[in-house]
Amino acid sequence: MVTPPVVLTIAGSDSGGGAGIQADLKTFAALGVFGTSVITAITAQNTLGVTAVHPVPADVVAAQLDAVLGDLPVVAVKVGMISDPAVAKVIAERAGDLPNLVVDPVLVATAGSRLGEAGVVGLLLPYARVVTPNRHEAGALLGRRVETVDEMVSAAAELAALGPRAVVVTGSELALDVLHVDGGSTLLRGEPVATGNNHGSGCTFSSAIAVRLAAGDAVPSAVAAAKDYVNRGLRGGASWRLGAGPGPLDHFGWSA
Ligand SMILES: Nc1ncnc2c1ncn2[C@@H]1O[C@H](COP(=O)(O)OP(=O)(O)O)[C@@H](O)[C@H]1O
Ligand SMILES: Cc1ncc(COP(=O)(O)OP(=O)(O)O)c(N)n1
Repeated sequence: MVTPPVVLTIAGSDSGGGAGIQADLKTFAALGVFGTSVITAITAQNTLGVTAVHPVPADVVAAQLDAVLGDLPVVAVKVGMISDPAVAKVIAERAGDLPNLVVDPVLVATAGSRLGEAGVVGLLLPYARVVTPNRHEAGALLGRRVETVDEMVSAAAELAALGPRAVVVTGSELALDVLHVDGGSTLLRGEPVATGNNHGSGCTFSSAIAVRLAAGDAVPSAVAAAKDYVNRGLRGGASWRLGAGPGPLDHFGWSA
C-alpha cells in the first residue's frame, strides 16, 4: 500500500453530514487522500437549517493544529467556517506551516443562519493560495452586491488584490464560476444540474481543490477537476432523499 498524501481541513462540524468537516473528509476519502481535521465550531444542523453553534476556543483549535502539524506530513489545507477572530489569528500565525492553503469564506448557511463574519475570514485572505467565495460571500467581503457575471469578474480581481494568489467566485446553480489567477480572469462554464440537493457544494469544491493542489496540479487544473467532481456529486445526488430540506451531494458515486 502506497502512503497517501495528507490533507487537512480546518472547519466547522455539520451534524447532518452534508457540509463542513463531514463534507470535506468525504471529499478527501473519495479522491484518495488521507484526511485530517481541526474543528473550529460544532453546529447542530440538518438539511432544514442550523439550530445551534458552539465555537471551539482558540487555544483548543491551536492544540488541534499543533497535534496534526507536529506529526503528519500535511501537503494541502482547506479552511472553512471561522467565526472567531482569535481562531483566524491562530491560523494566520501558522500560515507558514500550511501549504497550498485554500480558504472558503463561509458566512451564511443556505437556510439563512450566520456562520461567519467577512471581517474575520478577510484576515486569512493574504495567506491563501486560492480563495473560493460564492457571489454573496464575495459581495460581503467587498461590501457591495455581486450578482452579474461582470460583477463576478471585477470582484475576483479586487479580492486577488487583497493578497491571495488566486480567487474563484462561484456562481452556484448557474454553474458559471470566475477564476482570477496570474493577473487574468477566465470564465469556467459547467453543466447546470437541476437539483435541490446542493447542501455542501462549496465545502466540497474547496476541499477538492486542496486535494488536486496536494497532487501537484496548477491552480487552473485543480479548479477544473474540483468543478467536475462537484458536478458529478450534484448529478448523483439529484434524485435521492436525505432529509426534508436541501440534501447533500453524492460524494462517492453511489448513485452512478
Ligand atoms: N446546480 C448546480 N449545477 C452545476 N454546478 C453547480 C450547481 N450548484 C453549484 N455548482 C457549482 O458548485 C461549485 C460550488 O459553488 P457554490 O455552490 O456557489 O458554493 P457555495 O455552496 O459556497 O454557495 C461551483 O463550481 C459551482 O459552479
Ligand atoms: C459547519 C458548516 N460549514 C460550512 C457550511 C456551508 O457550506 P456550503 O458548502 O457553503 O453549503 P451550504 O450550506 O451553502 O449548502 C455549513 N452549512 N456548515
